[in-house]
Amino acid sequence: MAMEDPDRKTEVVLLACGSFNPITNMHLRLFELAKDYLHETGKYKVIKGIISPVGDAYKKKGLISADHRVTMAKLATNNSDWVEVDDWESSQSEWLETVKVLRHHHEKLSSPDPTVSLQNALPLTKPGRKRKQEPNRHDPIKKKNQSPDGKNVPQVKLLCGSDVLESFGIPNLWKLEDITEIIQNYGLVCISRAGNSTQKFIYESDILWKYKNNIHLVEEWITNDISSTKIRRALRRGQSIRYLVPDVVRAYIEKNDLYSPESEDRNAGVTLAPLQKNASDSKN
Ligand SMILES: Nc1ncnc2c1ncn2[C@@H]1O[C@H](COP(=O)(O)OP(=O)(O)OP(=O)(O)O)[C@@H](O)[C@H]1O
Ligand SMILES: NC(=O)c1ccc[n+]([C@@H]2O[C@H](COP(=O)(O)O)[C@@H](O)[C@H]2O)c1
Ligand SMILES: [Zn+2]
Repeated sequence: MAMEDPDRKTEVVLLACGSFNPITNMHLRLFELAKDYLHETGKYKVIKGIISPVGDAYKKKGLISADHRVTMAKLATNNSDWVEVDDWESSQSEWLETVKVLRHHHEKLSSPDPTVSLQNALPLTKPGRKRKQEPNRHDPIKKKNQSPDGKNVPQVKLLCGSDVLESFGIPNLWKLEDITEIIQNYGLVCISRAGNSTQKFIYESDILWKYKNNIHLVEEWITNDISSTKIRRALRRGQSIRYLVPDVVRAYIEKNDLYSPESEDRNAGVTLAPLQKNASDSKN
């Protein structure tokens, strides 16, 4: 079996969590940048990217319905052969901590259900592969990233921008135990600008410093300042968003008239779910 090959690369699934309100070309670029970076290390093989739009219960100001955000993300990734959209997170009735979304996807990939781990299982069962001819040479050694049936389970890594990493420092937004589990058990691939303060942020945090080997900082040399906030602003002002989001997304936004001054007022004055949750937790 291939898993004992010392040159075998660790398979990685990249999970991006966020509002995607709406998805932009920059969000799609994050995946390409992260994949190139991980492949250049020579140690990883990125087999899949997952976009997980946050549910409506997140209560971020201006957040339009998850149905529309998921549909737009699906339209945007229709022509990608490796990035897909998953609506499990957004179909939960409550807001979910990001670590729970990572756990869900890890469990899904570890599931013995062959339709779930198809991508992982296929090369091992293909007949006529060279490695299959020496079945006795290696005894299966159980590794921590193996599923109960002995298959190698890809690692799920959280893909984010440096703003998310730096938001770890905002009081009550993230639990320390969640940050620890994310970087210790999964790992982070963080896209940042050259010369920005992300390295310093890691240096100044004891917990991030401790697990810094599991934080991959990817420098974005071809900088791109598109953000969903700017897209919504342009739309409110009747300005063009062409070439900033995929054309199918632009058409969908226009057809459904998704962003307006009214939509921007959604959740105005409502506390963001994690802040609400963590503030009430710390009182108990
Ligand atoms: N220009 C960028 N560079 C690096 N990461 C980015 C960039 N834009 C978005 N991201 C990342 O994309 C993910 C999803 O972010 P999000 O949905 O908040 O999009 P956004 O464009 O930042 O939207 P908003 O302007 O509403 O905050 C996050 O991990 C965020 O850090
Ligand atoms: N404690 C947590 O797990 C926590 C806190 C804040 C945001 N998040 C997530 O980070 C992402 C941030 O998205 P936005 O940048 O659009 O707000 C969302 O997916 C959100 O669920 C998670
Ligand atoms: Zn953002």
